Amino acid sequence: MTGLGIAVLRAVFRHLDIPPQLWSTISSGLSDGRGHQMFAFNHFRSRKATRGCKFHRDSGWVTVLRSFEPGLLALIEGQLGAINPVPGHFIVNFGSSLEVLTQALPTPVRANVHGVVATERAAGHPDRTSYVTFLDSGLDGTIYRLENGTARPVQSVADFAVQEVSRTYDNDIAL
Ligand SMILES: O=C(O)CCC(=O)C(=O)O
Ligand SMILES: [Fe+2]
Repeated sequence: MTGLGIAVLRAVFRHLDIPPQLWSTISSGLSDGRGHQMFAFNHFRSRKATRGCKFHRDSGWVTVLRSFEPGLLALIEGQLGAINPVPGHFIVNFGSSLEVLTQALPTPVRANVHGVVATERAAGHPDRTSYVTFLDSGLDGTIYRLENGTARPVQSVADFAVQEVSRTYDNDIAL
């Protein structure tokens, strides 16, 4: 999953004509297999009277998700739609680091807003689960924006991470 996500990131950089000598700097090493790589399991407890997962953007570069049943919703071109898994396929989300980096380019990449609905279960049926690889910059890295062919530092990854968590959990109106 990590290799797939990094290959997707490199393909996006190539597609946007970002000079390869900038890739490692702008992604804080992730394009070369470094950065912050996190594998996580999600367990959506059907007995909890809450939505499965708040609407959010993943904060890094690329997320590779494996889910097995419906429940994921995403905002695509202003419309909320179901992203149902296709057997044998991963789901790929672009994150906020990619959105900030490409904001000033002719073809900006949007980080998609997504969330998971509450799931109800008949007695004895297992809860919804998914697993995911998050590919981010390390907390000691820098978030950049590309402007006129130059990588301009915007803020530290540590500050950016706090801001993105707050956007989801303290201020989801700002999503
Ligand atoms: O389980 C899912 O379908 C999505 C999970 C998700 O968005 C996440 O882990 O960031
Ligand atoms: Fe997510």
